[in-house]
Amino acid sequence: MNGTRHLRPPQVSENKDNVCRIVVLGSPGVGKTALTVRFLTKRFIGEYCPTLESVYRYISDKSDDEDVRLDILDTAGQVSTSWNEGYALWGDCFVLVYSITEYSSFEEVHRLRRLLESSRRSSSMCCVVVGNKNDLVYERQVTMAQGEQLAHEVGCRFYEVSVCDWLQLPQICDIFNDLHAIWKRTKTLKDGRQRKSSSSAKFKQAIQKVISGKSPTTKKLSSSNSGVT
Ligand SMILES: Nc1nc2c(ncn2[C@@H]2O[C@H](COP(=O)(O)OP(=O)(O)OP(=O)(O)O)[C@@H](O)[C@H]2O)c(=O)[nH]1
Repeated sequence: MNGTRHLRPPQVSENKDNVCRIVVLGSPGVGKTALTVRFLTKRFIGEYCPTLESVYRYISDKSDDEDVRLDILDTAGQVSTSWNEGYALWGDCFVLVYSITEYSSFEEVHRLRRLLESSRRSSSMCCVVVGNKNDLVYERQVTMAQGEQLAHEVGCRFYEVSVCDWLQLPQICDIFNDLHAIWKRTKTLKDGRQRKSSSSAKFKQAIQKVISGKSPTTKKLSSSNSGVT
């Protein structure tokens, strides 16, 4: 996806229906801002001020086959000690980031997943697990197999990346694009089910009216029938 990046806060009044909201969560310093900025601007900027909280709007180019609109919320690192239920309720999808050089950040992903589940009162949600900083192989504390196992337990996709490695940019874009694709699929299914259930409810109501003889259609039908006989 060769999208244009719009680093501006989303307009609250805009129709949310076609915007996928992604929340990036993880311990302080695991690279949440670096990951978000890499996807949005394709650049890696070495140092960032510790994030308080920022929302970025991404809109794909019009020339793209698919219109992709994302609101990405880059959270502050200390989220699980001061958990904000709003993150869980605001987001459609979640990126759970840890650093492969910090085992405690890996454990934090478990905690965050549990917090998300209890806030959303559901164990099924659209998320991915991302192990970052895989350029720092000599400082590795979390193996790739452990990351894969965690993602398997959580029931989501797993990515191990280095945000600072330019060559891994396609994988970083995949993280957000895959989430958007899963969200879109789920939404289409949900919308379809809603349409189906509302049309089947209408059908049942119509049948009920026909049976009880209250329907104008019934009257019309019976009057035309009587004309024939
Ligand atoms: N070696 C290496 N350093 C990285 C990588 N990604 C991010 N960093 C560095 O890790 C540090 C923290 O990155 P941030 O993006 O600020 O981390 P954060 O999770 O947003 O931090 P908070 O905003 O404090 O929660 C910075 O010095 C980055 O340059 C990576 O893939 N490899």
